[in-house]
Amino acid sequence: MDFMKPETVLNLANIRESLVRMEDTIIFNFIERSQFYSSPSVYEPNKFPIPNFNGSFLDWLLLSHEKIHSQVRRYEAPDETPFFPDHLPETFLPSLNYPPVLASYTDEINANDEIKQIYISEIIPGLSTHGEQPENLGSTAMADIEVLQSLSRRIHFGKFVAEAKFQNEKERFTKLIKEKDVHGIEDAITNAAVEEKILERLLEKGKAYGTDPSLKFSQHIQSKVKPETIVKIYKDYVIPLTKKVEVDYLLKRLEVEDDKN
Ligand SMILES: O=C(O)C(=O)C[C@]1(C(=O)O)C=C[C@@H](O)C=C1
Repeated sequence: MDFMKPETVLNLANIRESLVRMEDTIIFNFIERSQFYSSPSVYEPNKFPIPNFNGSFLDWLLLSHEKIHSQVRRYEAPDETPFFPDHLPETFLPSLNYPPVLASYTDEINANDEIKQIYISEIIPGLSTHGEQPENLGSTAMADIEVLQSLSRRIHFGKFVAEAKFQNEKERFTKLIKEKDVHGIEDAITNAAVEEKILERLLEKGKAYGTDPSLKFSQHIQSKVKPETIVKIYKDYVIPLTKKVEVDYLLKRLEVEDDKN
């Protein structure tokens, strides 16, 4: 998939291939985060006296990263979505001018607040031992940033899926969107067989990536993150949020005049 070549981006097979590859990144990021305790103080607003900042330690570290990444054009890429879009500096590098593949309102579809909130309240407890680890606050928040950015990229890929599906079945989606039929759109974008395959593959990947392959089966290998936990996170949050992004994107799809219509 090459964002400079729009024809490669809106191909559903290419998109799904990218989603499969992202599973590896996400699972390894989960494994990295699982080395540390849950450390609730990382997420508690104003727990530490950060100069000129109102919010949690994670928010401060994430925003600080996004400010730097914004200056190297990370958020010009159509597959990158910032958590703090209103607080980012412009880049001093020349603009990349990616050819548009998504509708012009794409930046308005941003599920990152919800992703961050679900990550803190639902996902971290499944990945880590409960408790504080004051000496690892920085490492913990760095691991969080990696997880959050990889989940955000995966979930916002729903925009490409949605645009590809819209292009493939324009008449069907135009009718559903005109009728604001959210359930109908959800049904139309759902492919139960693909979802089932993802969950099966995650179980296998979780078993393979989370264990030391040099150990023998008889040595009671324990996975670094339970494969069932990875499956549950995808089933309960990652896939539903991807679908939500798809639906939100499609609901606005007829508001734009664009030459693809
Ligand atoms: O591959 C698709 O068709 C998607 O819409 C993506 C996705 C997913 O999140 O992986 C979401 C909904 C479908 O039911 C299947 C898979």
